[in-house]
Formats: sequence, C-alpha cells, structure tokens
Amino acid sequence: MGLPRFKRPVGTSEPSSNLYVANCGPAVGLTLDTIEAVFGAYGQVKGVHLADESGTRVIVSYHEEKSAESALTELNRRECPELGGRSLHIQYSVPSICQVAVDDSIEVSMEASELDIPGLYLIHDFISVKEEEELLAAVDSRPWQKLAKRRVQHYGYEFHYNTRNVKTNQYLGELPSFLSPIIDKMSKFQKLGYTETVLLDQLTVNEYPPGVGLSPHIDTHSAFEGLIFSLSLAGPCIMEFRKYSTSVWPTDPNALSDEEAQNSDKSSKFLRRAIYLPPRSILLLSREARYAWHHYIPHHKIDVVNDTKIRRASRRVSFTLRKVRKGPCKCEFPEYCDSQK
Ligand SMILES: O=C(O)CCC(=O)C(=O)O
Ligand SMILES: [Fe+2]
Repeated sequence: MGLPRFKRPVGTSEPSSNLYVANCGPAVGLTLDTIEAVFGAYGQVKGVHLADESGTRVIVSYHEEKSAESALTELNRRECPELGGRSLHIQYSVPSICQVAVDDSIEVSMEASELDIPGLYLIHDFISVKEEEELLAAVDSRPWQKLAKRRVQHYGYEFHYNTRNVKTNQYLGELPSFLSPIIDKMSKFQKLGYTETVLLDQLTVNEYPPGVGLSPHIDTHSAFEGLIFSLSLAGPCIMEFRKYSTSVWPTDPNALSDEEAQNSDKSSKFLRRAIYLPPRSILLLSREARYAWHHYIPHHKIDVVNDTKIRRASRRVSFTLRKVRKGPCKCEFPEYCDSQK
C-alpha cells in the first residue's frame, strides 16, 4: 500500500488538483481503470489510487486544478450511470503532512493450496519453454491494442473496459488455433480433483511492462461463467487477493462524523493473500476464488517474495481464458454479484 500521500479532508479544503472520492472503489465493484475513465472526461488524470484500505475511497489526481474543479461540480452527489448509478462524495484532497508508513509486506505462497481460498488452483510448468515461445510468437505477430499502461488482444469476444463486460451479440469467431496446446492440457485440472469442464470461448491477452500491474477487481459475474484461467508467460509476477467483509461496506461514508469515519478506516477489514505466478504456470479461479475475492497485480518493478527480491522481467504476458455467460449469474455470492443486485 506504501505511503498514503493524501488524506481525508476535514471540513472545507482549498481547491487542488487532487480529489478525495468516497463511495467509490474496488470494494463496491469499481476498478481504478473504470474510475480513471469516468474522471478522464474532465481533464487529463495523473493517477487514481486507493485513499485507504477500505477499498471504498480513492484519490483522483489531475494534472490541472481546473479539471478537478469541473469533475467536482459535475459528479459530486449525482448518480453516475457509468459507475453503476452510484452517487459519489467528492472533496478536494490535501497532501498528507504527517506520513505514516503502512506495512504492506505479505507472505507470498508458491502453492495455491497454502492460500486457503476455495476454488483457487495453480499448476506450475503447465506448458514447456518451446510452447511458451510459440505462443508469444503467435501473439506478437498479431496486432496489439494499446491501453494507457499495457497492451491487449481479445479473441472470441471483445472485452469492453468501460463496462467491464462483453457484447454477446458481437462474436469475433472461434478461438485461434495457437491455443490448441493449452486447451488439450485442460484435463490436467481433473487430476487436481476438478471435474467441471467448460467450453472456453473468450481469450484476453495482456502484456504488462515492468512496474505495471492490474487494479483490484472481480471479473464481472454477468460477463463470464464460473471458471477463469490465467496462463503466465515471459515473466513472473505476484498476484494478490482480497476478500472484503460485506459488513464493512459503507452505507454513506459522509453520513459519518469525521471521528467515526477515521475509526471506520482503522477497522476496515479484508482478508489478503498473495501467490507467486512463475512463467508457464496456469492459475484457475473458480467458486469462491472467482466470485468473492478481488484479484490484482501490484504495480511493482521488484516483488519481494519471502525476503528474496525478484525483478519483473521486461514483460509479462498473460492469457486469460473464460466462457462468456449468456444468461444471468446465479452464483452463491449474491453480495458480490451484479446479476443479483
Ligand atoms: O494477467 C492476469 O493474469 C490476470 C488478468 C485478469 O485478471 C483479467 O484479465 O481479468
Ligand atoms: Fe481478472
């Protein structure tokens, strides 16, 4: 989590280029990328980061103060359709004078079974070095789509980052034949005791440069079925998981007094786990791991894996394989489910 650079404003605060935005964040189903896209309509955004560990308050930093002013005027306390109809509580933020180091060290497991997250599986060396080279060559010979910090390719169905969903009536065609070696090996999951099979029809390829990660999210329940596979290629990373207790999700943080809000910051609780994903390994998110835990990749150039510093490679490429859902999600985790809200 590092050092919190901005604090919650108390009372009225001077205009600045940084906004403190409450009722908004990964714990209420809004990724930092989505928030950045919405605030980007009012000026160039320098960055969006979590204001604290609640997952429901973020800092949006603009290059210019006038952008922050427009966003505050237009978005404060109004239902925002692009953010699931939420009404945001926005104030100017102030740099934190007294910075307190937040300890974000966490034990990193090598095996999924050590994380105690039901439905999470990791298979090391799922593909060979030769197969890895062939998969990388295949995607490198196809066009990449540039996002702000990473490059992506979509097959089967395009994934739309603004809605975090796919359009089921826009089928791009069958998954490419270079995936056959992976699909042929899916039976390996049965050896782990996993019997469910699924006809995967969507692939997202992500290419992360060093220092670039992915903000916390749960893949939209209504977009994809219950099995999500992620194959790591070219370089390692750490993936972290958080399960927010729904009982601490805020009703209206601005309805709290400053003292109550400070205390709720301190008592905000989530479970946190971390796993090391080496190249050529494949991760399966299913059941609780898929439906109730946020997953993310910290924006680190160097990962500390149990006292050893591991530098991210010149890139990590991941293949995320999913099946597009055609009806509403009926999972057993309604509190995290957009189909059941
Ligand atoms: O890069 C990865 O392994 C994960 C990607 C991911 O979580 C996603 O595309 O939703
Ligand atoms: Fe994901």
